[in-house]
Amino acid sequence: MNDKNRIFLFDTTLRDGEQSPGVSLNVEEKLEIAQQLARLGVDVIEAGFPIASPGDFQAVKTIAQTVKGPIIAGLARANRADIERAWEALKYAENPRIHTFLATSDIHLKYKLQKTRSEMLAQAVDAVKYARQFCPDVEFSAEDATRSDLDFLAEVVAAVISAGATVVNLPDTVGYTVPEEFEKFMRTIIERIPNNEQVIFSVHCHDDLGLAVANSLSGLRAGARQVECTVNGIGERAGNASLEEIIMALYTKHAFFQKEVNIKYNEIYKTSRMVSNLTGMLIQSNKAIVGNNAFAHESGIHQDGVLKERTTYEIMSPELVGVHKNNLVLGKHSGRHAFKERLLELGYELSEAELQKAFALFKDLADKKKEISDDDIEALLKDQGRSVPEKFTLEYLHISSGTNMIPTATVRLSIDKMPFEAAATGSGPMEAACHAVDKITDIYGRLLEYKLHAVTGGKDALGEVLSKVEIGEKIYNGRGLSTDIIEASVKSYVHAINKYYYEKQHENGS
Ligand SMILES: CC(=O)SCCNC(=O)CCNC(=O)[C@H](O)C(C)(C)COP(=O)(O)OP(=O)(O)OC[C@H]1O[C@@H](n2cnc3c(N)ncnc32)[C@H](O)[C@@H]1OP(=O)(O)O
Ligand SMILES: CC(C)C(=O)C(=O)O
Repeated sequence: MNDKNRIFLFDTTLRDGEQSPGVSLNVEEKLEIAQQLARLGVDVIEAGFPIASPGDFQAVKTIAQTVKGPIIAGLARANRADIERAWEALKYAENPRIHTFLATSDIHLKYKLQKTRSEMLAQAVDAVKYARQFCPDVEFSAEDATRSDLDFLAEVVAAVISAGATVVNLPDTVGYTVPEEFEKFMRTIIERIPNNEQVIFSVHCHDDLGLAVANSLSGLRAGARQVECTVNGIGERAGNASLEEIIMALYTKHAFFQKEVNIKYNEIYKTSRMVSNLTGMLIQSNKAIVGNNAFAHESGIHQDGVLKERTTYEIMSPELVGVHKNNLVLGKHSGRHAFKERLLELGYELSEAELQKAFALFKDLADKKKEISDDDIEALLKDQGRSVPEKFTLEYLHISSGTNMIPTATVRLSIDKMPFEAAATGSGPMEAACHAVDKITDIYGRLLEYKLHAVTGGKDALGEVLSKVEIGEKIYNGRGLSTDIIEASVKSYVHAINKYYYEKQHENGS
């Protein structure tokens, strides 16, 4: 492989992706995603912004200690306290990287930083030099690069390289550029830097105009060798460039781009679902590569074409990205062998104990539902793999509700295997059930947001409920799954309560 054409994938799902409004991941969830990103084969995992909170510090540290293979990066503003905190968390990594940034545009300098250009330049150089005292790999990002004065930006880039930056990132922070313009911009800066091969140029594009992926690809054509992106394109405001779209554009249009990435393509779908599940950010059905409709054909002429020759209407094969084509029908009469076989095909290798548990859940579901699809199985596994231990488990739920009556819920939870029951009323069945849960747990949550969708098709579909529950000053994402939507809703509420409880136990060191 010609090394100049090797593209480094910098995944920032755990940092910029977590900046999506309403998303907050705990340490275990971040670690689970980081491990999956390592399996996918990304080159760099930006694990967080260590000075942002004790939780983010702990997440970066845990990932640095645990995840082997990719470079582990942490973000730091261009000041010594941020850099020291980042290093404290990153120093355990096999390959650590400090990522420091400072804005270069006049708008940011004047209004946000209230600094002159020369003060900015000196601060950037100082930050990079300071970071290099700790870490051999230092990335500098010129925030809002695309709205910066080109001559000044080139001066900053040259100065931070002389100060020791190994990677220089030129972000389109507010998603303002368009592909041709961005390609020219990147080319101009790269060409102005003497010995530009000594450093890796990087792009980081936001999706405010829906152009993040197109702009990132243009940046790569101009000579950038690192691309920063997130799974499902999540991130601040309209999000970042989507990792899976970039990967598949480079793969499908290889003859055009002639760039190489080192990725396990068949891990893409699983990674996408995991991130959606843990962040609570649903994937729109028509989302490229990973949406439910991405490989579905609805109209007769298309179906006819695909049946005769798949490539008439498919430019990628679903199997390549890990979307499995379902042939073997699993249902209530299926046994462990068929179930295990399907799990392996879906990329899940479970221990014997996990398999037993998953099989029991599968049989329960098969009693309620005629056919079990791959989506059902994935949903069951996600449900089983709840990221925190279950202190409270929903055992029984009875709702009485209707026109002209006060909705009432009776709930039984098991706490350490002991049953506890309570009844409560509310303005609706869900509120009544939540009040009953609160009475039992003595934890009082406020349901802020609530999304229901069918994970699988048909009248007996599995419903997935993703909820955001405010407890104290924090918001917890909950997830629940059932063929009964009220049960799924209450499960998601209990899941959020479990997360809160787990966090409190950890804070108290018990
Ligand atoms: C483009 C991006 O995505 S950048 C990353 C954005 N991500 C985040 O902000 C998430 C995490 N952030 C946080 O938790 C908090 O903002 C913290 C902990 C970093 C800082 O919190 P606070 O100290 O309370 O400051 P606050 O966020 O209100 O303001 C930011 C301060 O940093 C300064 N600042 C902003 N960017 C930089 C930078 N790159 N280098 C140095 N200082 C910076 C601002 O000028 C402001 O300084 P001031 O207090 O002297 O006016
Ligand atoms: C910190 C930088 C890379 C950033 O997130 C942005 O500019 O959008």
